[in-house]
Amino acid sequence: MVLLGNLTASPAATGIRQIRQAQRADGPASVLAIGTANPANCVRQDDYADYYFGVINREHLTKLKSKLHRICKSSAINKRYFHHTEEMLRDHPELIDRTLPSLDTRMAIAATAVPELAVAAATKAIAEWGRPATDVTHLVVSTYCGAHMPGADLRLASLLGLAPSVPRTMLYLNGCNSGSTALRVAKDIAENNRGARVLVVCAELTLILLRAPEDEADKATLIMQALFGDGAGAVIVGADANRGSVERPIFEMVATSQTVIPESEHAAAGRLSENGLLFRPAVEMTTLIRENVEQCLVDALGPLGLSGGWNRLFWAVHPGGRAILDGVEAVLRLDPEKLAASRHVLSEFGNMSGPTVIFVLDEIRRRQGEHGVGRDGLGVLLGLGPGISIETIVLHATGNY
Ligand SMILES: CC(=O)CC(=O)SCCNC(=O)CCNC(=O)[C@H](O)C(C)(C)COP(=O)(O)OP(=O)(O)OC[C@H]1O[C@@H](n2cnc3c(N)ncnc32)[C@H](O)[C@@H]1OP(=O)(O)O
Repeated sequence: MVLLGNLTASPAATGIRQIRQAQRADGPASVLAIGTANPANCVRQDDYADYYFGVINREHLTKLKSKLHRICKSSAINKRYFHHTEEMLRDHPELIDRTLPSLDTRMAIAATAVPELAVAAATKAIAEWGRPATDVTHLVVSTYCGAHMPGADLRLASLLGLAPSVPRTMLYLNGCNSGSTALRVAKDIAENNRGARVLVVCAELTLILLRAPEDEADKATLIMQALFGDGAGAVIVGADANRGSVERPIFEMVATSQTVIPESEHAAAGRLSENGLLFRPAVEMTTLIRENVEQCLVDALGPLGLSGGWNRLFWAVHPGGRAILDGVEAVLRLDPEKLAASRHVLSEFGNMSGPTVIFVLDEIRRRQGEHGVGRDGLGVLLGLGPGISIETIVLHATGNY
């Protein structure tokens, strides 16, 4: 303590404080640009039960097929995009046959397909940002599709022509809240490194989860196959955009939080296996979120003076499934237009896990604040993921859509 006391008062300590101050940004981090991408193979949800039971060669499981058809009909999803094609599944029967190991095949496909999809989204974000890719100072990449060393981050950096000295952060298996997690990490990097411009990319392929049901009773596998789709979302995050420069802050990132619903670890759990990623959302997940989300929001946003009166805010809620959005809307007593962007993304792309909230942010700004953004422009990005984790990012829409 004596040492610390002396150091605090010393010229060296003053110098260190000045260095630290000079290293940090003045303003809050902001979303400066957004890009999204999907693979080419588009399957309409009305056709999905026929498509799926055809490619897995299980046409004889007629009861299960009509259940999937019913689930698809009530999913509020219109279409989804996939990297895998019927031809790929014909060439790799191990991807759907549970008796054959398939992790190597999935990893080999992911090693090139994930960075390529990530590049497509990142290129759009960089074009909107208006500065060259070589001005990116930090990279944060997230995926559940792959576990490579080095990872998709290095391949992406190389494809974009980023400098070898750009620090990279690779997040694996963060599940559906990986979009909010990656944005939270980017905010901290941007605010702690003056002039930082962080490229965040979340890219997911359902190839890692694709499989046939175990038996006639395996509803959990059907739910996964019915809801999840492929996509990538990219965001440029940076603080202190220069006035008069090409940069336009779209959403200021005001505050972040993450918490866990007590005793919910079993409800959204997964692990990598010889058959790819085994993830089973429990039936009670929807109820757990419904019963706990408001208290979690009061705890996170109350200290900021933002709790209650939820319709004052705009909402970018992770559309994990139609029932999850219905539950959040009901319990927060939200006007229907508040979740219109989340419902639109669910309808057009399905649940793409981490990238989905980036698509929702993109949709909110596409609507130019017409629906759901109140006069003071404050809103909440709500990430939901394994844990069950509830993650918030308070945003301020600047009007620069
Ligand atoms: C939190 C995270 O980690 C992030 C994520 O995003 S993970 C994915 C989270 N999403 C979900 O869990 C989906 C939430 N559920 C839904 O949106 C809706 O249930 C649905 C659209 C899938 C289907 O809705 P629905 O057709 O109106 O009726 P619903 O009764 O709920 O389900 C239909 C059937 O599937 C079953 N089912 C629903 N969820 C299930 C689950 N997680 N596991 C196993 N079975 C399930 C139901 O028991 C029901 O079976 P029966 O027909 O035999 O009674």
